[in-house]
Amino acid sequence: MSLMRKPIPVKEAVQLVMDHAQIGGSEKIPLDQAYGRVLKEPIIAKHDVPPFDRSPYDGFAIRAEDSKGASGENRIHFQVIDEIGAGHLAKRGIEKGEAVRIMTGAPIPENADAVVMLEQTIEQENAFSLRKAFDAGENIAVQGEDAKEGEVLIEAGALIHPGTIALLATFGYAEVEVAKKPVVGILATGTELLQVHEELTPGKIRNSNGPMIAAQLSRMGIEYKSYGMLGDNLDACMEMVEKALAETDVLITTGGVSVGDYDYLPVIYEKLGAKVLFNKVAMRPGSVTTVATLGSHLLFGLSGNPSACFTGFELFTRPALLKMMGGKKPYLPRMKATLGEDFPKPNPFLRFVRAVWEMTEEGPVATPAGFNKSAAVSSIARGNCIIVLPNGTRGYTKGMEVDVLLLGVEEGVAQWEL
Ligand SMILES: Nc1nc2c(c(=O)[nH]1)N[C@H]1C(S)=C(S)[C@@H](COP(=O)(O)OP(=O)(O)OC[C@H]3O[C@@H](n4cnc5c(N)ncnc54)[C@H](O)[C@@H]3O)O[C@H]1N2
Ligand code: MOO
Ligand SMILES: [Mg+2]
Repeated sequence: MSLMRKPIPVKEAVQLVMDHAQIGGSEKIPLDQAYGRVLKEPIIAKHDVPPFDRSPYDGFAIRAEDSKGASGENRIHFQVIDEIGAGHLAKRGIEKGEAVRIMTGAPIPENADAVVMLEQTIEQENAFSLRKAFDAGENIAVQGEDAKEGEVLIEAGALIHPGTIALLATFGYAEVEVAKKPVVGILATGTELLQVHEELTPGKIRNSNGPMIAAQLSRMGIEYKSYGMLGDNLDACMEMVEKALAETDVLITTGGVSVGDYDYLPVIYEKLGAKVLFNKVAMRPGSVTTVATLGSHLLFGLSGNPSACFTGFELFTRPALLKMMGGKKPYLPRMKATLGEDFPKPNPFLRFVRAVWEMTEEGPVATPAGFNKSAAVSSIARGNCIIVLPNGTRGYTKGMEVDVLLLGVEEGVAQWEL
């Protein structure tokens, strides 16, 4: 196997992965499990919202024409014939000079066409007076003003967020048709790895990538199967990868993808007969990120270096999984920000810098989150975004405009310009 690898541009690598991310079928699930899933059917208004004219205030429903001529000097009096809270109907419609005491959300009684707020009245027993004339329709929440029956409100392919859940509930969707989620496995490789609860011993470090990837998946609402961690042993790793592939659609490994003596993933891909889409990307960190396919399976060989592993996931694994889940906006949202401090190191490759962005009076400012090498773990912990620095021969200085990818945002964008 040649040690020389040809780096491909990030954009091309993302496209290759996305071209191979196959969309699964759909399934019906209960509404209370639908958050974070992707709609397979559009939401079409099954009825008007609101379904009836209703009061937007606590007050009195009147006939506007009865309030004509009202003023401070000429208060007009109404007879209160009924009293309704939300959920109740008036016993009968109102006639001239009559009113119904009505609470927010209650249906407007027949013949009424305006609502007077309680604060606009002086009350007497079973009566009140007001000092201003009302227009027909004043303070009425009109049937269908929010949504009209038959209207397409949300397209298929949209992410289900809490607002979407509210709309689905409004129309009585106890179940909803969503795209299936891929089954994802995680396997950490490295003889140096200890479990989180283990004490450090010479030459060893704790497995931080496994738990990190698990949380990156959790943030996307994807459950995972953990295949634990294995030492750099070709046979053991091969066996575990085969087992994992039999049980998952997507397998994410970390470590062992570079050119080292104990980097066995390249050999494993070869032995499996997997098609390697790329094994070198013109980016830092994460240049060794390798993605392969085997049948409909996707194999993500993320780097062992924590920042590279993190970045490889956000750039390649995340959008591919979102596409597999039916998402139309699989990419991290992007914005412009001012660079908060110098980044003097020139980039032979496109560089992704873990950073913190915050809003200032001058607009968003993004500042690198400290030690930013591929092996860094502290800056991934501090960062809430990734600054994208195009490759070039010069470094970047404070105050320059840069592009930033936002992390942890519920819904992304449909396209990426990297
Ligand atoms: N001769 C070359 N050496 C290296 C190259 C290269 O092109 N030529 N690439 C370097 C780059 S860039 C990276 S990134 C790393 C990638 O290494 P691997 O993906 O093969 O990962 P490992 O060798 O297994 O480990 C690298 C590093 O990460 C630590 N690690 C591994 N797994 C974990 C984990 N689960 N949690 C925390 N840390 C982990 C491991 O101890 C190593 O320090 O290769 C460079 N070398
Ligand atoms: O793949 Mo390495 O992360 O470029 O640094
Ligand atoms: Mg290695």
